[in-house]
Amino acid sequence: MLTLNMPIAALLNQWQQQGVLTSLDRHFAIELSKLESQHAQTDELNALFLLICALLSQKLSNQHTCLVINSIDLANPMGENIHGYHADKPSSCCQINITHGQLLTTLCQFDAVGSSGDNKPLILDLGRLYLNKYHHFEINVAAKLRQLASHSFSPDINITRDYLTMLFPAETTTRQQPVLNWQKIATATALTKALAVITGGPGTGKTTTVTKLLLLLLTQSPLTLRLVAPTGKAAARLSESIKASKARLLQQLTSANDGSEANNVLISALNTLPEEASTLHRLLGVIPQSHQFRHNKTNPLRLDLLVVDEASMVDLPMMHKLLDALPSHARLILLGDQDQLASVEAGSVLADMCLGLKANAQESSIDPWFMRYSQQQAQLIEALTGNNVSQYQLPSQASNTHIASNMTDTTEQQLSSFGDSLCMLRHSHRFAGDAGIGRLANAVNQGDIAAISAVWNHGYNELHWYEHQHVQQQGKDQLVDFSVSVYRPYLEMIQYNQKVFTEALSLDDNESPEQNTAIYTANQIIDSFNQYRLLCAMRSGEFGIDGMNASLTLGLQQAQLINPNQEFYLGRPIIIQSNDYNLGLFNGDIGLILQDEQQPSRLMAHFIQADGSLLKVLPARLPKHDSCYAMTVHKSQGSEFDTVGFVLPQQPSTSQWQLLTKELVYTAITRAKNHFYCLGNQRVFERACKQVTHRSSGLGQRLWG
Ligand SMILES: Nc1ncnc2c1ncn2[C@@H]1O[C@H](COP(=O)(O)OP(=O)(O)OP(=O)(O)O)[C@@H](O)[C@H]1O
Repeated sequence: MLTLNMPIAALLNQWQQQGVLTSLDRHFAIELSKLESQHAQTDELNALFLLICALLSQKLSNQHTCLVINSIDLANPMGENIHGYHADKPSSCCQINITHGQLLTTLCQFDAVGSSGDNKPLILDLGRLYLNKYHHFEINVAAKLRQLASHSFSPDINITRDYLTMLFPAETTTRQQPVLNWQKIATATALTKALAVITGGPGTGKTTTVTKLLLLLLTQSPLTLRLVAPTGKAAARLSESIKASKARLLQQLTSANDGSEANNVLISALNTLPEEASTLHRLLGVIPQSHQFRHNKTNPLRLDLLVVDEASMVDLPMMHKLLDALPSHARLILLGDQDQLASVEAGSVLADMCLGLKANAQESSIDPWFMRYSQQQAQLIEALTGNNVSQYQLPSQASNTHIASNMTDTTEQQLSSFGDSLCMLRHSHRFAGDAGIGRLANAVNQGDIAAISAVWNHGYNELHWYEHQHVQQQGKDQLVDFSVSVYRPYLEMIQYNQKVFTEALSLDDNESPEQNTAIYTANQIIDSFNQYRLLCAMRSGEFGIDGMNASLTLGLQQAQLINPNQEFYLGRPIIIQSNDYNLGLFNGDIGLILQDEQQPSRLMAHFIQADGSLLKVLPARLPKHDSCYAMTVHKSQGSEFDTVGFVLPQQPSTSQWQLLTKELVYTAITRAKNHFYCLGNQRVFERACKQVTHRSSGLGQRLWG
């Protein structure tokens, strides 16, 4: 059954030394394997069980939610030689000598392994091995999402069509073929379903669309609706986007005002549309020192409709808690970009929800995505929008029946209805069609190396490349110099304030200041700081956030913009690394050390909260934090900057290669609104773009088959 060239415990140590298992993985696997009654099994079976626990543990620490048994490489289960570019010689000391089918059967014989519904520590279901809690989350999330997706609404066709026509005036096009208005289709889709997923890349109009959608829903009946996002920064951005979108819509409706009742109804509904967004944590009600929230199944949220932006950042446990707390009558609208990095914690919920939209070869050779509407939904969309989406219609429900037969708790109707809740927006209105950032993001997203080279070689103004130099540090030095120049404005604002405060202090009570003593507000300084961010693919090393923060601190000091002679110096940017519910600070929050306006001799950490208000905290009270001239791409999700610098490692180590993925590069590029600077080398950039993240999960199959 197993070939091992040393005892399994020694192998675990070796794998830890090679970096394919972390020390935590190894300990977790050992503890997990103790759940099996060892005395009842042979040594070989015990060794197999420990090996499987180690594989599961490795998967969980890489944010997968399960171990797919069929995907285990039986000849080299731990994948010793496949992770690194500079791989060590394979040691080939571990092989499983049974088939995947036999392995599944063998696993069923372990006492610690149960099947769906069993109260066992490990659950084997759909050919996947789960920790019981992740299986429970996945089953619950799939059931709730399917239930929501199967809940339909029938808006009045004539009235809704007229409103949709007013909100989405016909677009002028020079093309022969009528162009589908995906924003209008997405709105119609969401009007008819209790679950709506509106996905698309940056600037494709998700917020614009949801604003129009909410407006239409408000014309139908009064609603208690809430807007949320996973982080404070993302919530603040959502608020800003909704405000901007409302203003544009008001202008559109006012200028098109024909005095009709419909127009007036829309304008007055627009005034009632809330703009404030909060974080998911705040919505659910944090209980200090607890993983539970105040709102849950027994104390559901008091709302009729919930909009969740940046849904790609929502992990499986959080989605489970959110869906549990959603009242049964409520609608749920998820907005996000399924191509971005998956959530920091386990799972890839949004990507799994969009899994069924992956086009097959016959459907499209250029567009990787394809809608899947039922015949009934396609007809309804056409009636409401005048857009014919029959080419995106499911050929027949029979195509899904092989899946349904594998899934006893899934009805065919639920499967087919899931695609009816989804819509993908394709056209970015943020980047002009010929703009470099949009082009580069698209090429990276497609993993199209030739297109990526063509974009870089084109010489777009908004794209800048710094090459890593092997001998000299020229590339890095150039990026540091550039970063110093773009951080200069916020630091000069701080220096100006400091001068004004000092002058004011030096005046006698009777003297009045000669010059204008107006100072820059904390909000203005933080806004200026947020124009630029240096993003790193890695945490550690010279080209990770540790190294780049150190280089930038030195560069800024040499430019006499900062004086880092103490831990909390004026102008130091801080990123919070753990939640502090009492202070109201959360992992990923970013603030600046500034003089307190009320008491300038005192330095305070200043943070802008989701509602736009300023939070001031004594530096000594800050929870775990770090400097943040440079931050990881992961932490930048949900944020956007005018200019982004992106740093790839020069010679990635074995474990670093695993983290360099297409999604990481795409997320870094799409954080930039106007300029993208990259420090790297072609080999690393291209190889990262070819590496696609795949998170093992059963959610996609439970939703789509
Ligand atoms: N149909 C449209 N025609 C012209 N401009 C549009 C259209 N839809 C959206 N826009 C513009 O594109 C920009 C981005 O729109 P919006 O903020 O709705 O996109 P988004 O997908 O929510 O972006 P983000 O990536 O920030 O989440 C806005 O300036 C908006 O005015």
